[in-house]
Amino acid sequence: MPDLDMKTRVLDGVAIAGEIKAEVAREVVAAREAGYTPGLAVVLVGDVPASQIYVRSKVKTCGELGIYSEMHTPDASVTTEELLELIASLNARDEIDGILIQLPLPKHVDTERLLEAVVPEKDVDGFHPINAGRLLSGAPDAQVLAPCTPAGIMEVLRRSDIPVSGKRAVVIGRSNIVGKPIAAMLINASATVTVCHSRTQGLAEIAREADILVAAIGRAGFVTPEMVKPGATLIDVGINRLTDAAEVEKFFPNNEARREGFLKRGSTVIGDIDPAAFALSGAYTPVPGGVGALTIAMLMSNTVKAAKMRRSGK
Ligand SMILES: Nc1nc2c(c(=O)[nH]1)N[C@@H](CN(C=O)c1ccc(C(=O)N[C@@H](CCC(=O)O)C(=O)O)cc1)CN2
Repeated sequence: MPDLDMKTRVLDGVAIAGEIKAEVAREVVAAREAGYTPGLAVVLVGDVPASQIYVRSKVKTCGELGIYSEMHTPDASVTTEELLELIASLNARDEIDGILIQLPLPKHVDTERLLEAVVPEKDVDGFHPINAGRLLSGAPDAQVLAPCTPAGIMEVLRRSDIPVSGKRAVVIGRSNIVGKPIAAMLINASATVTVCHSRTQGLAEIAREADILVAAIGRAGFVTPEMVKPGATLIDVGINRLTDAAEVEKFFPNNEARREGFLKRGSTVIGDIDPAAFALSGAYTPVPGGVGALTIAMLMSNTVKAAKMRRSGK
């Protein structure tokens, strides 16, 4: 029987990101006192509007925290070879501690080759196979550059005192950016983890076993109330844009604020979890304002970590 008196906690990603950024700012002060300024190079290819927004936000946050940053914005027609030359030059510069290649890249660019061209010690996105391998092998946190969104999820759980050890976690989604790394992190934190995806049979039944359910499948409202164990922690990684008024009404019935926002902007954002499922949960990350907010904070944290690790030879 569900506990009808159970209170649902909203896990405020913006507040947690604020705490992390304040900690990073203090570390930057310490780095400067020690004689160096952590530096991030951001590579943005072409003119994808969402990527432009994310990159602008990354550069702005660097400025706020005292991290040096520079942007490289080759045209969408750039070749893989030209990008490899750019990465090689950034790899070689001492004042650059982190290199970030904003994804997605244009179709003609060889994304794998580029991600592997970043030297692992400057791979602040944690996408290089060496860093993925370190994460998988359970190397200590302080020695791993881990992908930012999953690292942010672990911070949300830790800072919200949500126990992970011994719990059942289900991850829906198997991307290299979120699904696989968050599964590895949850295993490293001693959870029992199941990874589901679009071909999983009996997904609802598996999801209902989860104490911690991570939805990262990229489908609006995919996780319905029937898939949720009452009291579970729901982590919503999806960012999907609804542009159809009927869909907005379906997912946000009688929600005046959503309706108004939708009419003003012509769209509204929803995660991979149907908001109706949140009421059943013990705690959940909202969209927007949940996990997404952590991505940039963890990038800042990784940049300072990379700067420290490189200088200490780790
Ligand atoms: N090189 C990388 N590319 C991409 C990454 C990444 O981590 N590294 N992740 C995403 C995009 N991304 C950062 O780059 C990112 C996504 C979402 C947010 C965020 O703050 N989301 C808000 C909602 C925003 C909205 O309303 O659209 C939230 O969830 O509250 C920040 C960064 C793909 N590419």
